Amino acid sequence: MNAIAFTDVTKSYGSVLAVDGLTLEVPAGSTVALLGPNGAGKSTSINMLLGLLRPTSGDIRVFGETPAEAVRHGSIGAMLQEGTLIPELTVAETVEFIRRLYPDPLPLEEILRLADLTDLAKRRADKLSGGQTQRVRFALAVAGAPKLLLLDEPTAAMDVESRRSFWDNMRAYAAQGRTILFATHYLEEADENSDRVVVVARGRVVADGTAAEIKASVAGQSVSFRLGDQSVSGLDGLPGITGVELQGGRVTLRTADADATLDALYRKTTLDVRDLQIHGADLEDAFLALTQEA
Ligand SMILES: Nc1ncnc2c1ncn2[C@@H]1O[C@H](COP(=O)(O)OP(=O)(O)OP(=O)(O)O)[C@@H](O)[C@H]1O
Repeated sequence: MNAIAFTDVTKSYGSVLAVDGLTLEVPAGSTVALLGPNGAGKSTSINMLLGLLRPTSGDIRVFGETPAEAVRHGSIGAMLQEGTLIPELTVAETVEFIRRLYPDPLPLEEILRLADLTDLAKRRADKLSGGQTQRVRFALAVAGAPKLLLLDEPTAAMDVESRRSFWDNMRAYAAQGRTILFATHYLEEADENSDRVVVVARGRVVADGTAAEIKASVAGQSVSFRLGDQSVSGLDGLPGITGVELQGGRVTLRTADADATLDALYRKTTLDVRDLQIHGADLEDAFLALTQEA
């Protein structure tokens, strides 16, 4: 069963095409990162899944239902980029207020534990730090025990320590067979916390797979070295080369075949190559290559 199915979905805001022919299926039980630069269409896609925005064309299903039906049945929980709390209520009162709106919510104690809020249960909402407020917003998103949890850049206001515990909590929730879709521009978060990364740019999917597959899809490696005051001309003719950069006396050759490039570099040129380093492509290289091509 698919938790999410977008079929050829577009969304325009006037002349801005925010989502451009998005087709995406997410099987129930998986954790998917929607990774993309600013303006890629991530929030628009999440807001359409929640029924807050209507697609201009195409179809969206959540567990086979329309988004509005899925929301009505309590199937979706969401943590969006904005959302304020009621200042006078304590954390426990806030969570209790929201959980009562759902047909089959989690027990209050479990929600507080899942969001690391047990010790803050009696604290008023207006006395919370930014990171603590985010934890309450996570608690509200899981309160109804939703089968699908949508998180739109959930760690944007968090420090390193809060981020780590946030993702631990998210994984604990996912481990109970739930489906999670989260939007992020942090490559590391996508890599570490999802089973699948969908890279979007300008409203389209430009790559889809595990983080390892996405890294492998981008031309392999780079070879870099220092080159005194010699010229770099001709290096782009070496075998395997996909790009040549020169920065601060250091040359970086991007290559699809580092062995062939190195062999030719030593045998076919008379360059005085020093301090040679070889790097594998990382997710950041892949992300930049994919989103710039789009
Ligand atoms: N209400 C709106 N009216 C007009 N244009 C909009 C509106 N909301 C979003 N857009 C535009 O649609 C495109 C996609 O925006 P969206 O917020 O979905 O991207 P995003 O991937 O979530 O970006 P970010 O990472 O910055 O949150 C952008 O070009 C944005 O400027």
